[in-house]
Amino acid sequence: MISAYTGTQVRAAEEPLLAAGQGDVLMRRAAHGLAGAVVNELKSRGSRLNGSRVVVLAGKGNNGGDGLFAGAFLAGRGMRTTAVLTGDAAHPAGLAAFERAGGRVQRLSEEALPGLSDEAARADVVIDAVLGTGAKGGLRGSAADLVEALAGAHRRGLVVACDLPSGVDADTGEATEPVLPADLTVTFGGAKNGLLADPGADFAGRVVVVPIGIEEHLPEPSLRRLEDADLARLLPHPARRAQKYSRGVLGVVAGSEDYPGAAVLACRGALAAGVGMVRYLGPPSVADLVRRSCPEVVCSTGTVSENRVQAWLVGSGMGPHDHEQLTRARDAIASDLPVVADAGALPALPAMLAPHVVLTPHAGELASLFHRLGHGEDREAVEAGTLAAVRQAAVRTGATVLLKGATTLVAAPWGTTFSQADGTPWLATAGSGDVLAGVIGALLAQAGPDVGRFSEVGIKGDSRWAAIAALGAALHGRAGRAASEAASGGPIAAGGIADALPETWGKVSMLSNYEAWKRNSHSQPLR
Ligand SMILES: NC(=O)C1=CN([C@@H]2O[C@H](COP(=O)(O)OP(=O)(O)OC[C@H]3O[C@@H](n4cnc5c(N)ncnc54)[C@H](OP(=O)(O)O)[C@@H]3O)[C@@H](O)[C@H]2O)[C@@H](O)CC1
Ligand SMILES: [K+]
Repeated sequence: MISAYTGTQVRAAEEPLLAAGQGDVLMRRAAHGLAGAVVNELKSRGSRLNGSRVVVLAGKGNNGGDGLFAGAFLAGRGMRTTAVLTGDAAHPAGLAAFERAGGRVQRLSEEALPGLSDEAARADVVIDAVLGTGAKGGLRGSAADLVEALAGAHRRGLVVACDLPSGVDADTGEATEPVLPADLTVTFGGAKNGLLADPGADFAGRVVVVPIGIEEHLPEPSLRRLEDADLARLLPHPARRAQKYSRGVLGVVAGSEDYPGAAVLACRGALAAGVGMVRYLGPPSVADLVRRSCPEVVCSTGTVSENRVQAWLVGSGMGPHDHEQLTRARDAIASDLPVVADAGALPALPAMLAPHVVLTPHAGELASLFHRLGHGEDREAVEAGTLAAVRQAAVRTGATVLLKGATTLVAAPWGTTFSQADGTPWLATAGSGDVLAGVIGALLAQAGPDVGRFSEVGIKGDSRWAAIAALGAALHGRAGRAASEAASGGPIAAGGIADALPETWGKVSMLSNYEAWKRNSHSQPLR
């Protein structure tokens, strides 16, 4: 599990060490980790170190200090280093170390701007160490001009952000442009929220966390990301004597005369995600299509209360005039069973929900939801601050909210939040959300009652609904990526995501089988 923190949490964790006079040690560890990551990245690209050119953009605070110390380490490895000081001052010890190591120092000014931006554009490595967790707002003045010129320039070099790309808010992921997009962000002590939430994540590139000795002082993370080992532990596995009902039945209320395919794709997503059985409820013409496309699905005509299931999926492919389907959706939400409420169900929700109801809006649908709740955020505002928006939506509805995007965020009403970025941009295709709703519905039906499995990885009580939704997003994203990779990186259609899901699931669970085998490998073999 990747844990992320706010800047304030990280600074509080640094406090006891700063009070003990360990500030220099922390900074040198951070700088050493940053320089090491630059060296590793250059080596992995087959670039030589000796003689290659590094430009450190150094702000006046400790972030600039990290950059200057890292520049000193790199100069010691034979690299030609230039520090561009963007403020009226520089970290004194960092600057002294940089100069001792033979680095060249330039001060940024309006006159020097064209020459320095040209030099940075031609450098093999640019280290962005202007602003870190102590920043207020984005880049200003000549530093903003320099970064704007660099961001637009034709560069071939590596851009490495020190702690976080300057201009990205560590706590929220909001970005005040211009921001220099990094290939790699080396972050200290723990990942920052802003690196795992859009739009900050757009600028972060690959994120490497360097431990600096504050880790034992860090509190509960503010944001988490499920990784391979977590997925392997959390995916449900059928018991030896399982039967289809004990494995979980998902009721699907989706599709309409206008969008019958959404019902098919939701059912395909659910079937591919291990559910014991899918029951479909909807208009006869849609039910016909579902039967023909997925003969495994049992189509029912009754009401919600007449169909025994462990979880419901409602809303995919439904419109505001599908009254019968909307009534079923409302009944499902009132049933006290776990529900994933997608697309057409979102405008029909009661004002107050519970955390076992998982809403799956994209940014536009979330903006509409806010409007209905009397909170005027438009789509652009949601996209500019996804983390704040998803948390706000969870607080205001009482539901678990999953905000779909390049980075998918899931928030519980009390703030527990997951961030998953497992997919590919090819996932932005019609029907992809219907498959996702199917996958989450299937997982709710199977894993909902299994409180113990989640608490083993530190996810307590009702926070598991958010974890289940995050698990669904991770599987869906990985299946989409696998489908695209099978097409040599080419495009995918939504059905292809469902087709790739069982193998994706299998590969993830092999990890947990391997862990179990390792635990038991001391036992005597059978003779
Ligand atoms: N604590 C530690 O020991 C460790 C900290 N570490 C590192 O320190 C970083 C945090 O350092 P920090 O607190 O010095 O803040 P930082 O982000 O460098 O910038 C703030 C400076 O810039 C200024 N400023 C603010 N906004 C501005 C703007 N928009 N445009 C221009 N200037 C602006 C502001 O000055 P002011 O305006 O307040 O006079 C202030 O001087 C952290 O990210 C990590 O890299 C690691 O080494 C581990 C050990
Ligand atoms: K930075």
